[in-house]
Parts: sequence; C-alpha cells; structure tokens
Amino acid sequence: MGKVLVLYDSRTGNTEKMAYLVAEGAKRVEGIEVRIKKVDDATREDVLWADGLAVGSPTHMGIISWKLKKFFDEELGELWGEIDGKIACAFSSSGGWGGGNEVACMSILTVLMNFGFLVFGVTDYVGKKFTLHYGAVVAGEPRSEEEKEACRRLGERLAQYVAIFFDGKKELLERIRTFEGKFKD
Ligand SMILES: Cc1cc2nc3c(=O)[nH]c(=O)nc-3n(C[C@H](O)[C@H](O)[C@H](O)COP(=O)(O)O)c2cc1C
Repeated sequence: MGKVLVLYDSRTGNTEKMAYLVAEGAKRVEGIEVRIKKVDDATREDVLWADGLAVGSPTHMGIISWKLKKFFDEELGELWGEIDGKIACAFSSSGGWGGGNEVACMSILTVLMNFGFLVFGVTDYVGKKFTLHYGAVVAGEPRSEEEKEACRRLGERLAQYVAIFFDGKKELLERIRTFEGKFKD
C-alpha cells in the first residue's frame, strides 16, 4: 500500500491550509495512506516511511523556509544517498503574485532532486488560465475553487504516481494522460 507524506512549514497558516488540501487530494486515490506533518513535528522516520512526498513552504525571500532547509540538512542529511527514488513535488504560498512562489517551488524541487527524488510538475489546467506546472502556488491562503483544486490535484497526482510506481497500478498512467478534465478553456 503506497504511502504519501505531506510535509510543510507555515508561520501564519496559509501553507498549512494548502497542505490539508494536498492531503485531501491524495486521499482521492484508493489504497493510499496519507500522513501530514508540520516540519516542527516531522522526523526522518516520516520521510523513511513515505514513498511519495509533497513539500510545502511559505515563500521566504523567494526560496524555501529556513526550517525546511534545516530539516533536510540536519534531520535527513545523514540519509543522503540512501533514500533515492521517492516521488516528490512542491507547493508554496507567497505574500503576493509575482512574489516568487514558483521560484520557491523550484528551490524546494532543487533540494528534493539533490536527495535523488523523482520530482514532477502537473500539466493539468484546473480552471481557466490556471495551472500548476511547477507545483501548486497561491498568494496568501487558498480561496478560490481553482486555488483549492490546484492543491488537491497536486496531492492526487502524487498519490497516483505512488500507486503506479510503488503499487504497480500501471493502468492509472493512461488514465492521467487521457483524463478529460485535464484542460479547461
Ligand atoms: C521572512 C519572510 C520572507 C518572505 N518573503 C516573501 C517573498 O519573497 N515573496 C512574497 O511574495 N512573500 C514573502 N513573504 C510572505 C509570505 O510568503 C506569505 O505571507 C505567505 O502566505 C506565508 O505563508 P504561511 O502563512 O504559511 O507562513 C515572506 C514572509 C516572511 C515572514
């Protein structure tokens, strides 16, 4: 049974709200176990447990928060080179649009790649002119249905990939590629 960890940092609750939506999306996939952890409470065991990780950070100076960076440096550092091959993705809340939330996702993905994780973006449009190619991004808290669905879709896609690559459910890949709700005008 595939396992998904939603790991996040949040000072004022916005990224936390995204994290719960990401977890909700992951639960759409049958047979996937979902665990959600704030970085302050997370341990290396949580990461060892997971087949897939969604990592969410508030956009801080355009990059990952120091707490998450510290977690990867210090809590996981010793495991570097021994935990390759997990599937991973990113999400971020910034103060404003243009404030660097996608850049922050890229900085999260850089860290995840450095650990040998298989990172991905999502090609779906969850609303008119609304997508999540580098991860789910929001300014402030997720408010609109598109913003919420972007978070859910990220978690769902992570869980689908975990089911495909860890639980051998290869037929799901074709379903992702031909999913009718993938593109919206
Ligand atoms: C130290 C610090 C740095 C920040 N840097 C940025 C930034 O570069 N760009 C931006 O748009 N917002 C920035 N913000 C605002 C937060 O990204 C924003 O308020 C976010 O929604 C907070 O998420 P949270 O509620 O999960 O902590 C910064 C906030 C702090 C505290």
